[in-house]
Amino acid sequence: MEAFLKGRKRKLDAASSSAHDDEDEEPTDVKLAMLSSLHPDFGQEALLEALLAHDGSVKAAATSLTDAVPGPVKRPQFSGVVGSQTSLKLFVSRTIEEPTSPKKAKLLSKKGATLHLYDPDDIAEHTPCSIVHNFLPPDIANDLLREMLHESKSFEKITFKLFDNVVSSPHTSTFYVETDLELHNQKHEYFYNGARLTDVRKITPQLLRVKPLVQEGVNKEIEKRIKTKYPGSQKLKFQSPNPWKPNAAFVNCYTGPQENVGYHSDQLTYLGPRAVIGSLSLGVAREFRVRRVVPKALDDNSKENTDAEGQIAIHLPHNSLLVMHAEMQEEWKHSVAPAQAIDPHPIAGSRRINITYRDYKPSLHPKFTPRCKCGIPAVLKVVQKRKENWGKYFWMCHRGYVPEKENCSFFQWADFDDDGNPNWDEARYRKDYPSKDSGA
Ligand SMILES: O=C(O)CCC(=O)C(=O)O
Ligand SMILES: [Fe+2]
Repeated sequence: MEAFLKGRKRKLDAASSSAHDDEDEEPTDVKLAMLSSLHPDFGQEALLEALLAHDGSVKAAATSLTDAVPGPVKRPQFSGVVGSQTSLKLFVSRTIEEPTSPKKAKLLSKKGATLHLYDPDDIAEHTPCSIVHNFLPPDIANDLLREMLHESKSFEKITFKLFDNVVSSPHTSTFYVETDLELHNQKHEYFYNGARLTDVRKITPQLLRVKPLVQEGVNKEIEKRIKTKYPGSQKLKFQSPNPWKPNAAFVNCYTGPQENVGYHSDQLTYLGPRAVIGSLSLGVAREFRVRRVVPKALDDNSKENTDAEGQIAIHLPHNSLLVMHAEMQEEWKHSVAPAQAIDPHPIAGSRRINITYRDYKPSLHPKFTPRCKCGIPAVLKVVQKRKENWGKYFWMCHRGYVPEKENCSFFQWADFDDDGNPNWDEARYRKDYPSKDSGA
């Protein structure tokens, strides 16, 4: 949902230029909308493939499509959403010195190619995610699915204006919080890229019932991840040492195979650095794609390394919990690809419900975070695509990401302690927020 609110990047002052990505940082949704307006005869899947094949360049993708005939897209490997386990032996090379060390496994997924993963061990090994299949007791999953299918009848697409066209998000969504106070705050204090959310709802009985199960499941996965995958079995720098405690849920509904969400990283503005997100899938199985963002040097003008490792597709069946771990949002992008076909679900028909439980940090409430010169809370970003300053956090004007709007060029490096608490002027704290680590 919030991903789609991102628009086009505008030029910023020189001081901040090394923090920012170049023009190919346009969100995939926007690129697809542009490409679609140039080639209306092609489906979303074909346009997406063309974009991927041309390193995200709208111009190159558009040129390549000029001579192409619209029709079913030739997929490099495994088409369709639902399939069987791909053997990783086809893709993985191990070093000769340590032939059995999984840590040394290196994917051979090539730029433009898609590696499909189904097995939880493979997913944990090769992506920043872990997955738990058949996560909820079946009745609880089905009750939640029924409730969300009912709710989703009144979900809406997010729309924004791009040049002379109104473009809408390729799926519907809404946002749930737990208390009346949070509901009020979300409507009147929080901003999402300069705009207020109009549809914020109070958490439903089934969402609330499932929350503690998701909380427990995600915390188990975090512990396992730290123990088995992180250097020295220590949490990452800037990752919170506190247990993950969700207090909000974004719910997306994808009706039919074409509804999707383009490549993006989730906004860290209210979640803070190294955020963990618990993502529950219900109904039709779809494909979740991830690709690592490969940083390049300022003086490197090659177009070659933006997607050097190709993309990995994770199969998300009904009742699966995907945990996006602390390394995900800063270093990877994710999407839900349009599908050529789907297997209808007995309860959901052609629909897929996705619930991302999120842990909003009180210390990043918009009453504390910096405001840009437009007077609106700034957005928190991380240097992702530049080797210079890679991994550094910064606050910037939300308008850098809103189509057609000039931004005020506000830029400020963000300062966090090792546990991800903001280190800003004590003056910024109000009386009602006694200490910077008072809660999560
Ligand atoms: O539908 C999904 O699995 C992912 C949705 C997503 O990425 C988002 O809401 O930010
Ligand atoms: Fe996302």
